[in-house]
Amino acid sequence: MKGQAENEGEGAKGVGIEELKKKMADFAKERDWDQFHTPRNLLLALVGEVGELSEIFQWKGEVPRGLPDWEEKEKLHLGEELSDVLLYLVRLSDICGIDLGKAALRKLELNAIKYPVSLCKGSSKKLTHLSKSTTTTSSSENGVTDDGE
Ligand SMILES: Nc1ccn([C@H]2C[C@H](O)[C@@H](COP(=O)(O)OP(=O)(O)OP(=O)(O)O)O2)c(=O)n1
Repeated sequence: MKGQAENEGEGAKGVGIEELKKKMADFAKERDWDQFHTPRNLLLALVGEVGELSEIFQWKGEVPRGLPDWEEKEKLHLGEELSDVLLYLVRLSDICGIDLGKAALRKLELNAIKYPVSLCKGSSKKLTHLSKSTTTTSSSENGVTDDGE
């Protein structure tokens, strides 16, 4: 999504998933686009936007946090592509009947169990590469699937 938006610069502190979900639902309804917002179509649109997001970073090498050397217009573009990904993700979840906020909170809890601070602090290694001898419970006991990245 490019160009000037009506509420640009207004700030949107505290915007939540429910609000985005409703706005996307209204956006689709007004245009009679519900017929196109099927799970598969939305997933493909989401992946396409992830591609557009990747293009922004392509060939730049690693960039410092906060992107201090980027021009404002580049950051604006980045915000647009991040938003496209978020909006399609929110819409896909809605259409699939998944409460994304609830699912994300549950996943955070699972992540914390899978990667206990005592085992992982200072290490970015995957679960499969961490010494299991120091864990007291297995991932399957925790309800965490080992195929998850
Ligand atoms: N059938 C559609 C088409 C668009 N959108 C919304 C969700 C995204 O936020 C944005 C995507 O629009 P574009 O497909 O035009 O993609 P871009 O904005 O990235 O434009 P471009 O691909 O030309 O860079 O619009 C939508 O909900 N449903």
